[in-house]
Amino acid sequence: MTVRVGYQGNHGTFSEIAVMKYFAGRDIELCGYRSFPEILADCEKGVLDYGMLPVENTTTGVIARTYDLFQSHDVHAVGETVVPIREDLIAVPGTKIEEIREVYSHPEALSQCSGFFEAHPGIQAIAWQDTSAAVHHVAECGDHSKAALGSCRAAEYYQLVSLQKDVQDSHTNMTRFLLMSAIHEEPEDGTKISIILTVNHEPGALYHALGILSYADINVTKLESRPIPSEPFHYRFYLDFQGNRNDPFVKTALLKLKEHSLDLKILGCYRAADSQY
Ligand SMILES: O=C(O)C(=O)C[C@]1(C(=O)O)C=C[C@@H](O)C=C1
Repeated sequence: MTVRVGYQGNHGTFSEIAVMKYFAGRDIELCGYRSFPEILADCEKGVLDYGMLPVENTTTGVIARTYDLFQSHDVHAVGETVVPIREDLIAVPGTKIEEIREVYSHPEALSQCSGFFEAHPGIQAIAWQDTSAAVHHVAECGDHSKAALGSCRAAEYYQLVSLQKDVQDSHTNMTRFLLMSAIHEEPEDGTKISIILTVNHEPGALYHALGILSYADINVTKLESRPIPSEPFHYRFYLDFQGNRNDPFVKTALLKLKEHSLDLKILGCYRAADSQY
């Protein structure tokens, strides 16, 4: 059966590469979107079976826009994939680096390449909808003063050339994506759990919550705090930890966390991705 998977952008975005990596060998319909809320809304309506959303990058950290949406949408984390992000400097054939004045890309991609802009102070970084749309824009302008940062797949699709490969600051630059669905499917052999936790605003509340996980010998792999807009300077916490939801220690720890917290949303239990570069 063909599954419909939503992701940001169009042909050649890193999000599309994430979908193709996760569903390799399966029959899928690729559905490009302009924004993350539209993807999650279509998951909730059943228009999409899944949505693939970036959650963090190894160079620039959390992609907060997505995490915040997981709190307000009725969706579950059902899978994970990690994609090496290799940013090419893409331009019209014949362009020389000295001619470039403007480089277009997604804001995340631009910040992953800050060293390039420091080394080329005469080049302006311009934020664009997504990396592939930036490459498309450069192709449409057909102008040697413009280039884009994006994947080699996007360069090929729009028949442009890569003037420089691996422009990103870190040579182990990777983005982690979560596969979201309105349907709560959970693999028997899940190895990782994502939750959103709100604790009382009192001394030791977070310490106590983390103590519950520590007591159950659970390895926390990520902890992120995000502001609660309706309660200035109060925060909720996003946690990932290793484990399977059917493990009795994990079950007990989750029950205790629920008792101890103001709010606990279990995003899902899924198979952890291989994060080798
Ligand atoms: O513009 C793209 O290519 C995207 O898929 C978006 C996005 C992001 O939102 O972080 C995904 C991965 C890369 O880190 C850069 C950009």
